Amino acid sequence: MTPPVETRGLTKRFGALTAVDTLDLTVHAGEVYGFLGPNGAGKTTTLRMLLGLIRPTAGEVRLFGEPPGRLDGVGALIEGPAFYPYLSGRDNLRVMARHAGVTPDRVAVVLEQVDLTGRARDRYSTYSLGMKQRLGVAAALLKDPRLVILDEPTNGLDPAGMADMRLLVRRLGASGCTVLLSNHLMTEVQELCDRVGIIAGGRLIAESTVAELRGDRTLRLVATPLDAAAARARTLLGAAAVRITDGGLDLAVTPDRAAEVNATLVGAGIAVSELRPEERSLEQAFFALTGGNGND
Ligand SMILES: Nc1ncnc2c1ncn2[C@@H]1O[C@H](COP(=O)(O)OP(=O)(O)OP(=O)(O)O)[C@@H](O)[C@H]1O
Repeated sequence: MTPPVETRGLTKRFGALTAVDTLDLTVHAGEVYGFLGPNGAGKTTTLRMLLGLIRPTAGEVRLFGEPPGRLDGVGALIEGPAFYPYLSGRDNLRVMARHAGVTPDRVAVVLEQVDLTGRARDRYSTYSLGMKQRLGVAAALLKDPRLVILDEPTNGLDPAGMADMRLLVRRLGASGCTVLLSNHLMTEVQELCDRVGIIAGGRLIAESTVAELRGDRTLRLVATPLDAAAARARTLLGAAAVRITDGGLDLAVTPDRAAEVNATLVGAGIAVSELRPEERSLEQAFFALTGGNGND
């Protein structure tokens, strides 16, 4: 099946700066794909090339096998759309529907999809930032797209606004729509996305499922004295598997070794106050991949 998004060798240079560097991305049908990277990593530039808003210096983009700009089946929220502040949300969408050649009955459908039916008659200028963002998504959905591209949809939102946007993205994904969203917040991506592409300095450094990136579960240990515990753990598990962080030890071994670790330390007169399985966060995975060149 032709993937909704595929880029090969995608590159964009601005003068001497290579903003996007030979990027090979693949987004599969029906997935919520997170495009993750710190500010300035090249996310927006990539999304703009996907949409045909700017031309690549080299490489190519295919959306459902076609060059960008040829398809009706793609909706996007990138650099917030221009709405009329004095018009209601609904009237703004009506104007857009007319321009897009979409039947007016789509307006009520998309308002419902983004949970704005109750506020549809209110002026755009009275909307919260979260509502404005959701109206932007509604505009992207007018043409009933198969692929939705959202650039930092939760950026600047308060926790409630973020939660609403997450719900909306999840619902889109559940409805079978393919969603590609960019974000610099790893916790957001971790919660929302099936797969992620991690970009840093314009280069794709990993593309995988969130579960694969996070890897196997590990062990977290708190013990006194910590140095002695670290020394014993290194002897037992190997030096590379033991890391001292935040007043405890991260042990890069599977949780089935907990009893053995506990017995060894207690046998050496070390007081173990905490020993539990831990999942690596996407953030830890990201730092491991980028060598600490990470999130802001
Ligand atoms: N039109 C342009 N002219 C020159 N440089 C640009 C242009 N657009 C982007 N850049 C540069 O390209 C790099 C990547 O920018 P981009 O906006 O794609 O990053 P980003 O990952 O989306 O970051 P952010 O989350 O801050 O938007 C940055 O160094 C940026 O300054």
